[in-house]
Amino acid sequence: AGTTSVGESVEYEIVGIDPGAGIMKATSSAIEEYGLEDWTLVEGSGAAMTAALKKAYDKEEPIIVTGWTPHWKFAKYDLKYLEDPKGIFGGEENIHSIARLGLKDDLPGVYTVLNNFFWTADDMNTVMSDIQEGTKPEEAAAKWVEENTEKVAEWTDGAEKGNGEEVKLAYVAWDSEIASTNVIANVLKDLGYKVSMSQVEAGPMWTGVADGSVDAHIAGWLPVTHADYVKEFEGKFEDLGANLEGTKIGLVVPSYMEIDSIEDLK
Ligand SMILES: C[SH](C)CC(=O)O
Repeated sequence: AGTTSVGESVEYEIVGIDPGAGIMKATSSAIEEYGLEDWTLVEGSGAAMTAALKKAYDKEEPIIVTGWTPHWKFAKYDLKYLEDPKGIFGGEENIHSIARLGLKDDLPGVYTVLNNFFWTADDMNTVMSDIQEGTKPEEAAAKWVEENTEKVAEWTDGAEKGNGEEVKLAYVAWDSEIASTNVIANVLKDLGYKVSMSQVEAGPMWTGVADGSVDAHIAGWLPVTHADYVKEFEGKFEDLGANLEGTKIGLVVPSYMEIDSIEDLK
């Protein structure tokens, strides 16, 4: 029998995540733009994607996943992004902090912390890796905050302390945002606020900030990945700018696979 094509080797499936993620829309347009009509994008979740990646990687089997940086998978496995000559997945991006209108007047201390919040991929990876190795997210966050008092002091500089006021954060269960949202929740709790974190899909996360039922999220992958949400909710949120710089999204495969470009999937 002849050699199996990469498509046959993965049953023409790309393992995706939750349907509202921008990377899913980007992957659907990549399937179209690169003429991959035989291929299907499998919807699921961040956790299901990393479970499928582990299963294939441990048996050195082929797999193609929707991937992003920062993420612990690059420290754990030898992976590579498939080249994207048509630039469908965009270039280097940032993660923005997004606040509801009126937050600055209602909870100035919370607004100050969110406005000052800025950390690096290394910081996020430290928390993400601890969580991936079994530490509870709130414990991994507390540990990072204790070990990074100087950086946290920059965030809380000038911030009014809380007196038990409720703060509602929303996030999507992407490993990156589980890490960041638990860290910010820890910092705000230490400052005296009562913080609730709701885990939702990307659509409801942006909707919550726009309709004011959520105070903020720190998961705005911009300018390209969440461009549709920015357009949909134009004028109904305040973009506090980047809290992390140098992100990337794309199709990711184990380095043991011979393919190097999305073009090779044809
Ligand atoms: C999955 S990335 C963390 C963000 C996105 O694709 O919406």
